[in-house]
Amino acid sequence: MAATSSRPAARRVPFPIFEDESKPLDLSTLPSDHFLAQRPVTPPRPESVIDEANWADRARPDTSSLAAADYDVSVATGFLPPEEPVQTLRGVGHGWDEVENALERAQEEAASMPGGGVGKLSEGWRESVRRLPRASVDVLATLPMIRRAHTLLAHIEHFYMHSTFPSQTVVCASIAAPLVEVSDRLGLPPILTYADTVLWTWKMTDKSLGLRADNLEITTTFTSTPSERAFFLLSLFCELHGPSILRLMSSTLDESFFADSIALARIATYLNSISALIDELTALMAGATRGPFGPEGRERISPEAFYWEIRPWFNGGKWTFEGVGKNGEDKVMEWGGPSAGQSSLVHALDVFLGVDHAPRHGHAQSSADKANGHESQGFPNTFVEPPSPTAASSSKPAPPAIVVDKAALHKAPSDETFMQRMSHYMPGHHRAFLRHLESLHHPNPSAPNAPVLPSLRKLAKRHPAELGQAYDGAVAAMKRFRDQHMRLATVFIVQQARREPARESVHWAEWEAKRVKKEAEKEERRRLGLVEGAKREAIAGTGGTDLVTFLKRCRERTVEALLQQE
Ligand code: HEM
Repeated sequence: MAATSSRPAARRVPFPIFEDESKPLDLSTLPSDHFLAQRPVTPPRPESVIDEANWADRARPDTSSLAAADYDVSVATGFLPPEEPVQTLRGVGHGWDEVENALERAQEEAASMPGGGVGKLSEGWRESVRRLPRASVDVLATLPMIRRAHTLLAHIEHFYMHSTFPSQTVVCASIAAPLVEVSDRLGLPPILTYADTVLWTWKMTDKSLGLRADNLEITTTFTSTPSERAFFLLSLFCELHGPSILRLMSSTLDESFFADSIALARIATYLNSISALIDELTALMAGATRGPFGPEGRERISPEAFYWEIRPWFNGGKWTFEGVGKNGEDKVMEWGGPSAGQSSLVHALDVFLGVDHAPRHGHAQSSADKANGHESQGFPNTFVEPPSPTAASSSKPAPPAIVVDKAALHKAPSDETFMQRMSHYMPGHHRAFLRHLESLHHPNPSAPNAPVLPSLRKLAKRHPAELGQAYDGAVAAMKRFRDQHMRLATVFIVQQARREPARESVHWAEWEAKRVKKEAEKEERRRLGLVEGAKREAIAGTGGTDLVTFLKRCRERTVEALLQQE
């Protein structure tokens, strides 16, 4: 029954809702000044863009501090771009055709080798990469083209670095220079990210059918295998839930301004719908854990192939980027490889529900600090490493200084700050979106008299009868999501790490050496009469985390958000 009251008309914010989501969004039907119709835009830098109807317009009355912001989040496509990504820079000239050719050759070599090709690409291919003409970033006229450039260069970078075993350590100038330049424009690090492997790497099989799970293909991969495509499709299918989730989040924020009985009832309904959508993500992951998943069960990721043949291509590392320093010096940076931990969708849900991954104590920043914009931008403070004392005191000329990117040195990561660090691997707009989402619940320094929106968790605490169950229901759905995600990580990583790789894999010799060493140690302990303990080696995640401890911690933090502790 429709509720009636003297309540003011709902503050409807400029958040277009498309009636029929199954139809593709026809941009030509939108008014020319509509924020979606304006894409693709040509922002030379992310900050310079756009009059998108931004989150602030929707969620708080005062938007003065955010008037120029564009979070690149669409109600039609969520964190996916509103149009099919640019698939190739062939035809652009200025060096890009050669770069596309280099990627294609690497893919052909890798596909022709048993074991996915890691560590086995030819020196001829590497030499051809080093000789590539420097592709010009200035000729890339649109944002989607700049994104393609990042995806393209980051794939070649990883092909190049892992083309030998052990991996290369120097990203050659022909790749490093344009990659650092496009990364800078996108607010991304110069490494393969979730955006390159999922958000910007799909196409529609039939354009007339629009964006839906049974109509999507992954276009750029390392191994050209169905397993690799299925691995990325799994995340892409999750992202397809983004628009519905974001719309419900937006409506919830609208209603929480009123917080009257109608608003609370609506919020409870929205939260129930969000729970159901999170459960759909969980169901997708459950399918992939068991085997076939996706439309008509067409997709399947082979755990062995994923772990030994596909995943090694993703590894990041501490690499020297040739000639990218201010004065053309080399620069050392360390970055982790791509992970769905970089998905803004999951972070947005955490922020919205008040799941707090921040360190509980110690030196890290408070979330209030972050919300007030006191957080570092996450982009590199660099310093020049002085020549070593021996070199300085000797009569020989000092070697050229190397710029070390200190902020990017992500070694020995603390799992407590992983979620924060992952945000640095998101496109700049999405990172800004998440910051803004957090900041809604803190005073806006540039508009001190503007009302501050209560966080959803606070609201639920204040109105337990109306919201308690629905709020806890959504948090419990996030916990189920993380339970299932842990199973996925167990099947695809933990179990595989304990199994022997194929003999033709470059990993076999290392694995065998480790096994022999462990046997010898075991034997020695037995000889000394020491009791055999159940000692298990910690297994690292793609981002270098001790993954089981880390994933458990994320789940614990989720449970902590429940109002009624389980
Ligand atoms: C076979 C599929 C998957 C595997 C093997 C996997 C594995 C992992 C691993 C090892 C981590 C630890 C962080 C790291 O070192 O990267 C992680 C984190 C994470 N993954 Fe996945 N993942 C998979 C699919 C997904 C999907 C489909 C999503 C949803 C979009 C997802 C979301 C996350 C999130 C949000 C984190 C951060 C930790 C958390 O929030 O609980 N993963 N994943």
